[in-house]
Amino acid sequence: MEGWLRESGAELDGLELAHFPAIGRGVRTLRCFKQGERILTIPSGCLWTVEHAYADAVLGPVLRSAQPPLSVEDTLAIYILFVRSRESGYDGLRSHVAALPASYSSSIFFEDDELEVCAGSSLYTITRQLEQRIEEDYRGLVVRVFGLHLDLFPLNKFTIENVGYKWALCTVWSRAMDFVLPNGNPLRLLAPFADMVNHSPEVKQCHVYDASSGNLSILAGKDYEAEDQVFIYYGPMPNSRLLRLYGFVIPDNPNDSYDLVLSTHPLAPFYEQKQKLWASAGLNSTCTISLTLDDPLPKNVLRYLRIQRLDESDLAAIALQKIDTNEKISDSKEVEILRFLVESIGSLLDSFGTRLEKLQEQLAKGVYPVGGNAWAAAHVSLGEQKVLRLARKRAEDLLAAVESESGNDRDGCANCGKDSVPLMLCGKCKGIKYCGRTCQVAHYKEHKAACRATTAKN
Ligand SMILES: C[S@@+](CC[C@H](N)C(=O)[O-])C[C@H]1O[C@@H](n2cnc3c(N)ncnc32)[C@H](O)[C@@H]1O
Repeated sequence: MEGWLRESGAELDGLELAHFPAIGRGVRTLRCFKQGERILTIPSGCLWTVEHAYADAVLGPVLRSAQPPLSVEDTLAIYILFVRSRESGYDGLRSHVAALPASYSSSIFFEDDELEVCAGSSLYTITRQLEQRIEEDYRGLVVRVFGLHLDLFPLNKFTIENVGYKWALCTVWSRAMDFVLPNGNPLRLLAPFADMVNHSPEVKQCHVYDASSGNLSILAGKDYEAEDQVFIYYGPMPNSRLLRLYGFVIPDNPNDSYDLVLSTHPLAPFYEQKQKLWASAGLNSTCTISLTLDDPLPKNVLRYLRIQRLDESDLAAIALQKIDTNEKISDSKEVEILRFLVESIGSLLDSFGTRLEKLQEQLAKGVYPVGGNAWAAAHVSLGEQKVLRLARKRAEDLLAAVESESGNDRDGCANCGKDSVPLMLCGKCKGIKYCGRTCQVAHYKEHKAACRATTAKN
């Protein structure tokens, strides 16, 4: 592969492929490189792109005639499988295919018991959905492309398993680089040799595409000594995404997150008016909001739920610009929203197959072999549960603050409102009053989360 690349004008001097402990194959320097210095360049002609696949004399006409048109991902996957299947020609690209891993550890290749370790996580759900979608897509490709040109795509080589379609998709997911061209169009490409560089969060993006020459380069993301491993930055990804696309995780990943999906039924009251309000807030009627370790309960979650619960008089007040969904609409509505959040996040946490503490204990005891699939799945589950617990805590704190504000304003019993009798404070948090034991018990379910948060704070 390196011989073909050099003959084609690639600049790779000062680098070699090498094996590194724990991480596997990567790229090693043979001399020093200063931060910002160009480390390697792969010329346009050696890159895998949709444009090159379409320009191929044999494959191009088939790809162009596929209806509906193929996705970028499928085009690149078919291009790779096609080159792999050829017995002659395509020598350069075939040398790259020969250097690709024979198997991947993306979660779509996990055994059931390995995936079960992260049951309840978004990775679990997405992986199950992906497995189904990939099978459907493959069947679609057999009908739309492979089956129409069996001379080019013999089905014994264009399988789904066994270094087939799934393998080709994982090749694209784990090795493709994404750019935005000066005209705003996206570009996805695979660059032989440059795709052997591993990821480190310690360098920032240092792969660059020159739109005028069409060449791909990697710049040094830091100063390197001779014999150092070179790294690039794949992006700020949580472990669930890393494991799904790249087949590895970073323990205690600072980018861990949980994608919260919020949606509203189109038959909900005032749906169309609300849709406009969500749109003007940069949201959608169904939207996914990332809860992160730094911001476990983003403002947009509350904003979405405030809009969702607007009634006729609120909508009229919004039209007159008397209220704004950036702020709470009323104490009672905010309490309702925060209680809903505390409960729903609690249900999400309850749906995890193995609780955070148990996973931590299992990892400490070495129940899952380090670096294996189950170990990686355990880290995904840990990361998502940590984020969700922070989100629930934040919702509980906000709830306690709104309840104590409105409770202080209210003179009567928190449950029935009676104020003509002597009132007693909640024994635990002392933040709320009741006319008697019956009302306290009746109100406990509503008050539980705020009580816990206030007690913890005090
Ligand atoms: C673009 S390739 C890099 C080259 C790859 N190691 C190879 O031998 O072909 C991406 C793959 O490298 C591995 N990888 C990259 N960075 C890693 C890291 N920081 N820790 C563990 N594996 C990593 C993962 O298997 C990932 O899917």
